[in-house]
Amino acid sequence: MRPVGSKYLLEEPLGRGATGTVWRARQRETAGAEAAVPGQPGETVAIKVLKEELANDADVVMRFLRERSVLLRLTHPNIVRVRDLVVEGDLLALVMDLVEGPDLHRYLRENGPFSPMAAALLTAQVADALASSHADGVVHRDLKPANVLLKQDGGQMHPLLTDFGIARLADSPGLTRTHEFVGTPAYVAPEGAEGRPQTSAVDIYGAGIMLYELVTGRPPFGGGSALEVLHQHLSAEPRRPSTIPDPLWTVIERCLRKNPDERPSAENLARGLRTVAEGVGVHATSAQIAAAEGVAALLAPDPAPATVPGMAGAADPTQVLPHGAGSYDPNGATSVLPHTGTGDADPTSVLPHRGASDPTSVMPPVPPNQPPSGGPEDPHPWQNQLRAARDRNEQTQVQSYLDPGEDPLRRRPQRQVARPQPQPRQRPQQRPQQGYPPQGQPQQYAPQRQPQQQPQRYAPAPPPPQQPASRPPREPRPPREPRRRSANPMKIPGLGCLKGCLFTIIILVVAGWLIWELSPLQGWIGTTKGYWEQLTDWFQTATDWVGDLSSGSGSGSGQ
Ligand SMILES: Nc1ncnc2c1ncn2[C@@H]1O[C@H](COP(=O)(O)OP(=O)(O)OP(=O)(O)O)[C@@H](O)[C@H]1O
Repeated sequence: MRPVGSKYLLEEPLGRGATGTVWRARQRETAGAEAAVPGQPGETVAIKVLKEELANDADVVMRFLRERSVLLRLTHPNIVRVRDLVVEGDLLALVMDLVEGPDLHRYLRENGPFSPMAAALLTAQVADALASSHADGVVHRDLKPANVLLKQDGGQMHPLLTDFGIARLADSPGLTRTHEFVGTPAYVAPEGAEGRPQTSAVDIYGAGIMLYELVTGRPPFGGGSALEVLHQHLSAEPRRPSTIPDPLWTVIERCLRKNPDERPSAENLARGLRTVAEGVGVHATSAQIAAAEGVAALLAPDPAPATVPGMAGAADPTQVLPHGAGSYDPNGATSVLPHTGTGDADPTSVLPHRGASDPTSVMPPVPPNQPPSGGPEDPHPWQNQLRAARDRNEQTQVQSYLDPGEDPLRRRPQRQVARPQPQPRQRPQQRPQQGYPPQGQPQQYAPQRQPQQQPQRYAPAPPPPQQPASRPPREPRPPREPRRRSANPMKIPGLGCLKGCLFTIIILVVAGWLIWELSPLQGWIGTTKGYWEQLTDWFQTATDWVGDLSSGSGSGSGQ
């Protein structure tokens, strides 16, 4: 086990994201007054150890310390609580509550799309969390299913939003100056893709994309490359699948407006989604159905959206993106297209299509000391990033164990530990499909005819479908039996046999005595002698007989 600060011990990696690795950890001792939650020794927590690139960036460290109070004070039933922040040498770590359960991305992949009602209720809780953080002036900026953890709560799913502030930490000029993109293209709002000033409305856009994905199984904008996905955010209208009922589509469409001022506030989004959920249920009254159909009236925008610090007016109009998509903003790591220096060149010319990339993949940061590619023959930084993102995602999906060589803590020789063993997981129960036909089938929206919606049930996720990409953990050696001490240390030949013979003689003598004393044997023989006396007699007779024999044979031979 590896220590983090003096208070925590890392036990087992839970997964790895673009910004760091999350570990299951144990509290060694109660944290100091600077922690939001002091915790108890022995308590289990989750610790996100930020990547070296982040920890080595002075700007990130400064921001980490500056935002300490913001992260620690964010408390809401639908937000993963940050308990402590650790800065130790070149290690930055966030200590969080441990959530036992999969993230929404994984849950969706393993269980398929949600019913409209379940998706609306789940997203309403995420919107509650956003409303609370926006009221506190904190914008998430990286809302996506992978950042929603599903906690089992009495057999029901309880969504918890995590990674608040991480996008902002990663948003360092030191990291972004190397033409990189830190973020998740599938969930980036148009203003983010363009590097324009961002507000809390980017989270509403992310919530809209997520809601779409929950009911259809995939985000609305895909493409052969991340750049293509970003361009769709800027110019394409989302296509409405026939499985999405009218009121829910109204909400999604409003969240996905290109103009951030037309998106609802988080609070209104939560209210609107609950109204929709009631209206699409089988037992919906006509009043509830009517309320759901009029949901548009509830989706008023936020009159004073929270702004992302450092974003206002950050766009540099001289750095124009392909197709006039926007400007390169070195401060907008999660939402910045690379400055290609190609003016209005075709985006496909700077990012050749190499098969289908995963639009949900995350662009990992490029180490700041890596020289930017310059030559025309060099692969564009995006190609490397896409490849790395795919590798990273594969590893995260299978919850692989870290290659020790990639572990940032591995550099410290005193922190080497035994490799942890994987925890067996139970298979999930099949989630009932709720009222709506399977995805992809045409369907009329008729809420009255829907079967009763059951609350979403959550069961632990099944084991990962494939072996970890990295080296599998070795089977532990069975403990050796302690060596037996030999009873014959000098190895005298036959000693063991002699012991056996002696033991047998003793047994026979004792058994004979018992028979002599307890059985009517004496009466049958006709003697009143004791056992030992009789034994001595027999012994004497036998000795005499042997003596006679030997003397007889001796005299015989002498004749
Ligand atoms: N508090 C927590 N409790 C339990 N597991 C967690 C916790 N936080 C994160 N995880 C798990 O750790 C894994 C990695 O999390 P992380 O946030 O680093 O990944 P990500 O969201 O995919 O990446 P990114 O850093 O790009 O947002 C995920 O599988 C997630 O389920």
